[in-house]
Amino acid sequence: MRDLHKYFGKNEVLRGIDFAVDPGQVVCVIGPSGSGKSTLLRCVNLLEQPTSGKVVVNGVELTHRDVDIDAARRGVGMVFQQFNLFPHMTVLQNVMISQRRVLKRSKAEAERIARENLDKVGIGEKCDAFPAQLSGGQQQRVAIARALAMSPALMLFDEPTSALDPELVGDVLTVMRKLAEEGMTMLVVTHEMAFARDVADRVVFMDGGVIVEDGAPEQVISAPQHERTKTFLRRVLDPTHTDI
Ligand SMILES: Nc1ncnc2c1ncn2[C@@H]1O[C@H](COP(=O)(O)OP(=O)(O)OP(=O)(O)O)[C@@H](O)[C@H]1O
Repeated sequence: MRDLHKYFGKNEVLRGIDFAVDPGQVVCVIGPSGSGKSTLLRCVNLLEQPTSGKVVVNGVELTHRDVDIDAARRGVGMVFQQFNLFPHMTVLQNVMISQRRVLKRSKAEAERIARENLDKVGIGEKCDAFPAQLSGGQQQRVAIARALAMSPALMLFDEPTSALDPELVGDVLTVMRKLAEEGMTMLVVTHEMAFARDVADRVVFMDGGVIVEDGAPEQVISAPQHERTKTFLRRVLDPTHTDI
């Protein structure tokens, strides 16, 4: 993205964001609440329309007025904090529906790809369950399988473990770690510092709608240069602070 600005009314939430994710890279975005992390992620697939600036995904400028947004979005999978599964559909149906409607895959092919991805996230035996019968961690893994089934070139994760009970966080992070190892390009907004430190190729620290620091995890997390990054990290790495 190039010189991206986003206003909500008079509130300038993104103030000139410049950054790129290379194919195969895992980039984690960290920062305090309200710093613009989710808005940044949502601008990547135009769930939010940037006020100005350019978003380029897979060589296609999504912000260009002649671009077919729906077609361009197909290459970008998104996983939300709140799973967003259809409650009245089984797990298998949830993972098949967009493949059928958007990609026009045959029923047999959509089912094969759904089962393959559900197996991959370790939940193949739950195909016939409804979301309410699953734990939050299992629901989130279904949401990941659903996004993967669309064969995306880029996966966006918006605080994928924030709504989970602590004991379920590890299962979801393990799946994400596996995807990273397989070479999936990933942009992840997270408060999970251990994940960012161990898995990310780059960590981006945002504050007040700007990128304050962008570099390798050992640089940004272990040896931050900016006072704002240091203050934030002191807070998140100290469990007695909860105001993030
Ligand atoms: N749809 C919206 N309409 C108006 N203001 C919004 C909207 N979405 C976000 N904002 C505002 O934009 C700012 C940045 O929000 P954003 O959700 O991007 O931050 P964040 O860093 O992801 O925070 P958190 O970690 O709490 O999710 C906040 O001040 C928020 O209130």
